[in-house]
Amino acid sequence: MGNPILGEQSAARARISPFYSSQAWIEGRAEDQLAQVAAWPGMAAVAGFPDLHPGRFGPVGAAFLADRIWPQLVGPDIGCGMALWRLDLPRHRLKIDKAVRRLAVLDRGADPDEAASAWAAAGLEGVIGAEGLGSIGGGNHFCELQAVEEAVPEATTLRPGDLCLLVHSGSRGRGAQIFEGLDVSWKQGYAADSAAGQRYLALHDAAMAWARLNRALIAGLAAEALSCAASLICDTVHNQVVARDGLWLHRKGAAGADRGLVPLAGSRDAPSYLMSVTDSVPEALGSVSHGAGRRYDRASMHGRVRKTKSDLAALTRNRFGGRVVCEDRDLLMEEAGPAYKNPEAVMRDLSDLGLARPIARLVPLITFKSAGKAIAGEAE
Ligand SMILES: Nc1nc2c(ncn2[C@@H]2O[C@H](COP(=O)(O)O)[C@@H](O)[C@H]2O)c(=O)[nH]1
Ligand SMILES: [Mn+2]
Repeated sequence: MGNPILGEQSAARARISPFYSSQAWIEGRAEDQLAQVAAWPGMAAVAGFPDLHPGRFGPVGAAFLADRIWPQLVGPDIGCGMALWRLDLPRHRLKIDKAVRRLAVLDRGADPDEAASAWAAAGLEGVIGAEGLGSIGGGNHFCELQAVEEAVPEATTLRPGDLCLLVHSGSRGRGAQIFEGLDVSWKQGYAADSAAGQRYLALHDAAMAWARLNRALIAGLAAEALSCAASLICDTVHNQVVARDGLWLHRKGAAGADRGLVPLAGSRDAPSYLMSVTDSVPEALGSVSHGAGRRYDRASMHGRVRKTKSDLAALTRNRFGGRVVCEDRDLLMEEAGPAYKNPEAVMRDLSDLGLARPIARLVPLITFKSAGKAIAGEAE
């Protein structure tokens, strides 16, 4: 399938459990990748979710249980996640244009001294550095102001009209550096008790902490800019490896289903959901979708989007009367709403298959993207 990174195949293939309906938009290439990874040595089980799409090192929107650690199944953006925060700002007090101007502070990122002391408090400064903490990054990372449109009163304290922040970011250049600096034996997978495996796990855990702090600093900056307080609803990671049942569970673009709540990001032009999730379906490997998933790759979006000045200006508005702040023309096209699958269809599949139920539906009011370019591999 033309992916030089994919490892050697073994005779046996692990069980693959697809969690999507026959109507789901799933590329054949993504299913080929799923099958190929299922045949890697030591692979015990594989699950694919309705946001499944092809990735650089293997499919995205999937979970893999193996007897060893495969760093390529976590990818370079170790610890990437979605954090949902509730703001104590009522919607009627929000002035979108003013908020857009105020959120421009996100482009500068967190104060380096404050970021360094927050990182020092985490006790991991000797493992990886604090530089870059509190910045969104490129690619499909974002800080989005959302309004709750619908909520299930018995399941959440969120109410229609509440404002939230959804922050999607990861370990930025740190994760990419860790990935590039790995001992070459990673291509065959690491035994967890090997020196290389132990070193990877230590760096992975530091990158996870870095990414989580990054999301918190971004939310703090945004809340300060909007003169309100933010309280965390949930922060779920979707690129990680964790121990499970004596084996190693890799999540690539899949969130953990063991913490009760998970955001399902839609797109800048579609709703997102807060889901109540359950780890009661063993074949799902304690995992669930975290987004709608890519429908069209970045390169092909350039051919799908018209490029007149007014077409590009239209891409900075969404159908909910909201705004997209993105100075990078390429990113504006590559991340346009049609680049992603329909989140309602993804949500329906997860619900029908007993993995999650929607408890709130949120629409984007301001999607703030970095003006900068992605670090290679950062946003997969
Ligand atoms: N609410 C928004 N969701 C978005 C936006 N851009 C992308 N997305 C969704 O996020 C996930 C991220 O996927 P990952 O594999 O890179 O972690 C993606 O599947 C989209 O559904 C946005 O601007 N706003
Ligand atoms: Mn991500």
